[in-house]
Amino acid sequence: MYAQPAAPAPRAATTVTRLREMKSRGEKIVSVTAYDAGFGAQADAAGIDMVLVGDSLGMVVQGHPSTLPVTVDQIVYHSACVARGVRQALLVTDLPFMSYRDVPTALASSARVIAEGGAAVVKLEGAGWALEVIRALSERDVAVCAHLGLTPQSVHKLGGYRVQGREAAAAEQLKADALAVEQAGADLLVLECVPSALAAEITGSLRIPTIGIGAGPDCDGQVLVLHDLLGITPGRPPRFAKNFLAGCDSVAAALTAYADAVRSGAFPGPEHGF
Ligand SMILES: Nc1nc(=O)c2c([nH]1)NC[C@@H]1CN(c3ccc(C(=O)N[C@@H](CCC(=O)O)C(=O)O)cc3)CN21
Ligand SMILES: CC(C)C(=O)C(=O)O
Ligand SMILES: [Mg+2]
Repeated sequence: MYAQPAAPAPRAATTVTRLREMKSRGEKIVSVTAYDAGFGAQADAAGIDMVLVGDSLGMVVQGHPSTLPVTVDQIVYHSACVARGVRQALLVTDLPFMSYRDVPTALASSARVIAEGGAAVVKLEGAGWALEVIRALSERDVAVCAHLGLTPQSVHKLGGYRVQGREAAAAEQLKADALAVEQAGADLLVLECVPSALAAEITGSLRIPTIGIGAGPDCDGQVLVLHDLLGITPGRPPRFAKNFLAGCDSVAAALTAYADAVRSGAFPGPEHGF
C-alpha cells in the first residue's frame, strides 16, 4: 500500500458562522450540489459558498425514481470524492433515508459522513420526531442543516414531488417547524417547493439562514441540483430549475452565471416559484 493522508485536509474557508453573517448583511448565499471531485472543484473555483452532496444522487447519478435507495456507504463515498475537490466552500452532506431514524443511528451515520466523507455539516429532512435528532447532534457540536417543505425522503407519504404549505394549516405547521428546528440547534434550513410568500415569512422569522429551492427569491440563499443547472437531468427537470449552461460555453461559465444571477437577484424569477 502507498501512503495516503489519514483524513481529508481541513478546508479553511466557509463556516456556518460565515453564512449567518452573510444573512445579517443581506448577501445571498449560493449553493449547488456536486457528486465528485471534478464538479466540486468547478463549483469551488466559481466561488459557490456551499456545496451539497445531495441524496439527489440517487436520481441524477444512479437513475432511480427517488432518493430512497441511497445508502450511507454511497453518500460517504461521494462526499469524500467531493471533499477532495473543494477548498473554500462549506461542504454539506445529506444523511440518507433511515440513516437518522433514531439518535444512535443518526450519531453513527453523521460520524461516518463527517470523518470519512469530509463533511462540515450534515443535512436531514423533517421536524417532529427529527427534532430530537437535531438536538442530539447539535449538543455534540455537529453542525446541522435542516430541510423542510418538500422532503423527498417522504415521497411515498406526500404522494409525489409537489409544492407544500399551500393550505393555511400546512403553512402554519411549516412556520412552527422552522422555528422548532432552529430552536433544536439547526444551523441552516433548506426550504424546498414552498410558496414564495411563505418562504419569505419564514426567512424573516429565523436567525439561521434559509436556502431555497423552488421557494422564491426571498430566502437567504439558493440551491440547485447540478444536473438541472447544466441541463443534463435524466427526464423532465423540476419547474424551479434553470439551465445555466444554455448560452455559456463551459461548466465554469455556467456555474459563474448561476452565482451571479443569485447574487444579483435575477434568479429565481417568478416563473421558477410557486
Ligand atoms: N434533478 C433533480 N432536481 C431536484 O431538484 C431534485 C432531485 N432531482 N431529486 C431530489 C429532489 C426531488 N425534487 C423534486 C423533483 C421533482 C419536482 C417536481 O417535478 N415538481 C413539480 C411541481 C408540482 C407542483 O406544482 O406541485 C414541477 O413541475 O416542478 C420537484 C422537486 C427536488 N430534488
Ligand atoms: C435538492 C437538495 C436540497 C437536496 O436535498 C439534494 O440534492 O438531495
Ligand atoms: Mg436531499
